[in-house]
Amino acid sequence: MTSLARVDHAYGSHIIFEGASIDFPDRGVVALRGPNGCGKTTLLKLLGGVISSSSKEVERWRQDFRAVYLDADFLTLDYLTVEEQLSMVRPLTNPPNFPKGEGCLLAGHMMPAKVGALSLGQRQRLVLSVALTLKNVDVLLLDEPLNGLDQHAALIARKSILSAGKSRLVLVATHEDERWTDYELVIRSRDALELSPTGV
Ligand SMILES: Nc1ncnc2c1ncn2[C@@H]1O[C@H](COP(=O)(O)OP(=O)(O)OP(=O)(O)O)[C@@H](O)[C@H]1O
Repeated sequence: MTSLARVDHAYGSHIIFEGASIDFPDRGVVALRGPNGCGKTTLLKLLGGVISSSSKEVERWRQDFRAVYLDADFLTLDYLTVEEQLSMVRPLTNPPNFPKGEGCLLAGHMMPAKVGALSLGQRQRLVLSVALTLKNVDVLLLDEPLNGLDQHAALIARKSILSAGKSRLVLVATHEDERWTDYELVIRSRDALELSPTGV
């Protein structure tokens, strides 16, 4: 278990976190939950260094763990085809790099399409395919990764995320009702985040 002793963040006078302490398991998938506007995306972006933190603890944590924040725009270049995009990032990923077909996030027919022409769900599938096989990453920070996925793709995505969580920590901001992750981290207030195992 790793802990972050103090997280603070405000947008101007709007305080999002103030002296919040957070426990993380060393690996596994953690659903980050809480109502709209409580700070889920903000927390993921602070941990991923997308927004800078005034909190020394967060900066220290970032030096100890290689963390990557991902949303639907992660590493996507709209003018490339999916195939070109995947070739570009292949050296950054572990084999088997990008399996395609039944039971996989990528479908063969997506390969020649321009990234910019993908639907939200197809784009999420591309982003997840890359994200979940990235080399040398300790913590994956996924912002609503199942957003836009149909039921079948969502099942595949959950399975793939759980499998990635066997060797690293994966934090998933989500509003899904169903419990499918290893843990839940609930943002109760600006200074109270609660980690618990889901038991599933
Ligand atoms: N760049 C910004 N500038 C000012 N305020 C911001 C900024 N980004 C977010 N906020 C505000 O901070 C609060 C937390 O936003 P955040 O996006 O982290 O919430 P969230 O829990 O992810 O919400 P949701 O469930 O709706 O996705 C919100 O009130 C939001 O309006």
